[in-house]
Amino acid sequence: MQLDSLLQAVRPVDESPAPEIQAHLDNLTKPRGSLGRLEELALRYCLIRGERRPALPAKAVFVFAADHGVTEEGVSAFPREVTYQMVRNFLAGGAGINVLARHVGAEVHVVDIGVDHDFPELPGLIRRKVRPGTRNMARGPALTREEAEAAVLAGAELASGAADRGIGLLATGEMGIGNTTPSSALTAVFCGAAPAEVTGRGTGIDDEAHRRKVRVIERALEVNRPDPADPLGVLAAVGGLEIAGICGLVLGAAARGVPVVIDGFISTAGALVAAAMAPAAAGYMFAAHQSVEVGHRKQLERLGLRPVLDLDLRLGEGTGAALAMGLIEAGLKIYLEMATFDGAQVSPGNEA
Ligand SMILES: O=C(O)c1ccc[n+]([C@@H]2O[C@H](COP(=O)([O-])O)[C@@H](O)[C@H]2O)c1
Ligand SMILES: Cc1cc2nc[nH]c2cc1C
Repeated sequence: MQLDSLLQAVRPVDESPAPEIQAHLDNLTKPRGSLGRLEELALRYCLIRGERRPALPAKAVFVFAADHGVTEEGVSAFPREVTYQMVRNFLAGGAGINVLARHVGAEVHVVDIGVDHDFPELPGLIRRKVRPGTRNMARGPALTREEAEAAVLAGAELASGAADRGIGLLATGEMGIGNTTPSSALTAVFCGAAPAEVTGRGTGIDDEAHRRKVRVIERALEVNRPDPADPLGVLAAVGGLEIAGICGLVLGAAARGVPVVIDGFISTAGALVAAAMAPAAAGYMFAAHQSVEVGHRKQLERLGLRPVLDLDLRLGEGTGAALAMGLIEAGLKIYLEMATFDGAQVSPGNEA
């Protein structure tokens, strides 16, 4: 697959069936609109799938893991080894995402797209390493354009493979010590914000580390001078491999007409890059939740998305996305299974 053809395959969602789907929602045995955003989730799901009576979807979360050269600047509360240690935890089924994915009946796929660790072949691990972590973006480009593109295409291929297997709802997740730093840099570029406005505390850094993190991002932007009109160039300069993989998963999902649930701050940074490359991709996204990470709000505004949940989450991994998948499915069950006024012989009201 080539990036150009991938981007061209992302077509705007056809909104024309909306009145018919809305009419059915309004005919269900409830005051009009009383299931609130569950109704909106069902409507969006049907429009994205291009189906008036879609089947309940098989669901899959892709957790992209990668390391970051910028961790040598002291921007995270945790050491870099936690990235590969958490990959093992995902594969053993013991992480937050494993628990919440089981809770909603979603598959979890763990992708090594750039972890600085040599994994043997392990059951459940998808090995798509582009390189063992990025270079330090405060000193030069984090990735070459070729590396960034390879990671985007890997993500898109995973989405396409999932679509081929009949997955009807995808979600993004990630693991990467240091990855809130490139995510803030990308947010500054694509939202036209100052680094200080969109840089938060990630895993939980103190005030001094936070000041350092803001300066590191400012330096990375000065050194690399990324141009928002060249999204692949921005991704290469100040991005990350898991962020690129997520960007690709989103583009691949959109190209195949599969809705994709975007998790927290890092996933939304990947979604921002995807929408910069192919604006119509935003129509295929659900924003799972409002992350605690400052800067997430600006990202969602930019994408025109309203989060499904607001639970003070800041874990990542796809945890918020898994929970939101359950609600999207609940909305769809309402749409598919609830009785209509006619069918259940319930008198409709004369609502304004
Ligand atoms: O999902 C979020 O909004 C989120 C917010 C803050 C931190 N995280 C997770 O924490 C890690 C990055 O934090 P940091 O401080 O190392 O940049 C990475 O593994 C993310 O999955 C995730
Ligand atoms: C323990 C731990 C688990 C995580 N999961 C996603 N990001 C993480 C960061 C840390 C530090």
